[in-house]
Amino acid sequence: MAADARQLDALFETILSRKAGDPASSYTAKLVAGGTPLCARKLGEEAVETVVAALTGDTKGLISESADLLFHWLVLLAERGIEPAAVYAELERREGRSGIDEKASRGAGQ
Ligand SMILES: N=c1c2ncn([C@@H]3O[C@H](COP(=O)(O)OP(=O)(O)OP(=O)(O)O)[C@@H](O)[C@H]3O)c2ncn1[C@@H]1O[C@H](COP(=O)(O)O)[C@@H](O)[C@H]1O
Repeated sequence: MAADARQLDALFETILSRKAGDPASSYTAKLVAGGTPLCARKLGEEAVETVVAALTGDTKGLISESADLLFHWLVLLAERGIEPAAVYAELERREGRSGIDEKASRGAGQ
């Protein structure tokens, strides 16, 4: 399979197959054993590392940290029992609606 967006679904299936595994041999299982607090904290750390790579102009780092970010995002979804398809459906629901218009409809400021 070529490396494309389907990689996310394949990785999510791998994560589901590992989440109840041995935390000593599976990083996924180790994260899930730590519950939502650990999964969420690690996702936050990867988000910050992604932002730092972007702001320092580290293109290779931005790609690598983005992969870490997506992996940890999928682990958090798996830990919370949410399928990525639920997020895809939400994105589809928003398709074609500008964020500027959406914000204005909520009466939100800048
Ligand atoms: N895609 C990934 C993936 N991306 C990043 N990581 C791990 O995420 C961690 C990144 O966290 P940090 O940078 O904070 O590293 P760290 O400081 O060493 O981590 P901590 O000690 O703080 O936990 C590293 O240990 C990476 O190896 C991943 N670990 C696993 N996968 C995939 O998940 C599959 C299952 O992995 P296991 O559950 O370990 O079998 C693997 O085959 C891969 O396909």
